[in-house]
Amino acid sequence: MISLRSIHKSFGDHHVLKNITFDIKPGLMTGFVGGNGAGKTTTMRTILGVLTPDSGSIEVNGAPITADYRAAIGYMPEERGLYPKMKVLEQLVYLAQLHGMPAAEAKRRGADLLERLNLDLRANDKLEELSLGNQQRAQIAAALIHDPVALVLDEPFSGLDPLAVETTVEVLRDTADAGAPVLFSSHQLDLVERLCDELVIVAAGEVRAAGTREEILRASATPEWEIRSAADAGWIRETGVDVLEFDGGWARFSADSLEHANQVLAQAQQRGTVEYFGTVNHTLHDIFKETIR
Ligand SMILES: Nc1ncnc2c1ncn2[C@@H]1O[C@H](COP(=O)(O)OP(=O)(O)OP(=O)(O)O)[C@@H](O)[C@H]1O
Repeated sequence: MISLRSIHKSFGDHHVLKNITFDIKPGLMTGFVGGNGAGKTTTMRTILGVLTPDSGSIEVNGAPITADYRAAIGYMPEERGLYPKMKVLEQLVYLAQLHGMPAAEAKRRGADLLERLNLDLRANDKLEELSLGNQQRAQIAAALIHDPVALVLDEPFSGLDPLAVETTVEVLRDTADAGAPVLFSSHQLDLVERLCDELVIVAAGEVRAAGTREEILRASATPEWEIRSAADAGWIRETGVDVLEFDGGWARFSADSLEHANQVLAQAQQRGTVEYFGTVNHTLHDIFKETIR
């Protein structure tokens, strides 16, 4: 498990990471979501040691992260960074050899990864000759070529078509299933919600929510109700609950207890027929919008 503990980082007087704390658990895919400038890339760079935090620590299974562990992480940086003029398979083999993998094994593994990522037909093309989406697949193969102990991927799905997203996810899932912690950032909440086991939502350099989808929904749940009746709902404002929105016979309100909400229901029934009464179910999208506002 990779653990980030109270990471702070400033650039000049811009405090970019404020007490970032979360875990990337082995065997799970953790999605890292947040708006532009939230601090995702900066956080990932501190994990890799590209940036040194001003304070805080990064641990692997409870001990400070080592240079050897960092070198064995599969990292896909925001700025990418393969050689445009080198052939795809050739550079995968080269990268694997830099990690100490024998050439024959590197070739085998490279060819296998390219096949799985549907890029085998372009194995002998130069990177610059590939479309952007295919270059992206090559970058993913590069992050995986050395059989990494963990994956840290900055926006790995950007620019991929839906089929490529699916094949990439399968490959990443296999890496997680083999016991590696996997962290990837994304702006696409729907994708993250579908693919991830756990999520970390970051805004303005702070972790706003972390855990499984259900844990985040539970922790962020505010006790809200909706009521719809034939009569105008304006009177609800006099019942002591907090009316968040109302329109004609419909109202959404928060109350401090179920009993209090039921008193509103009872009064509504005295005033006429109640068409609907129930709790409001927030989606992850609602929470995401709230947290990045
Ligand atoms: N080297 C740097 N020098 C100064 N400011 C920086 C540097 N790197 C990042 N920042 C600032 O830190 C903040 C967080 O940037 P970061 O790239 O980590 O955000 P992000 O969540 O990855 O955003 P995006 O989704 O847009 O890529 C931004 O305000 C950015 O301008």
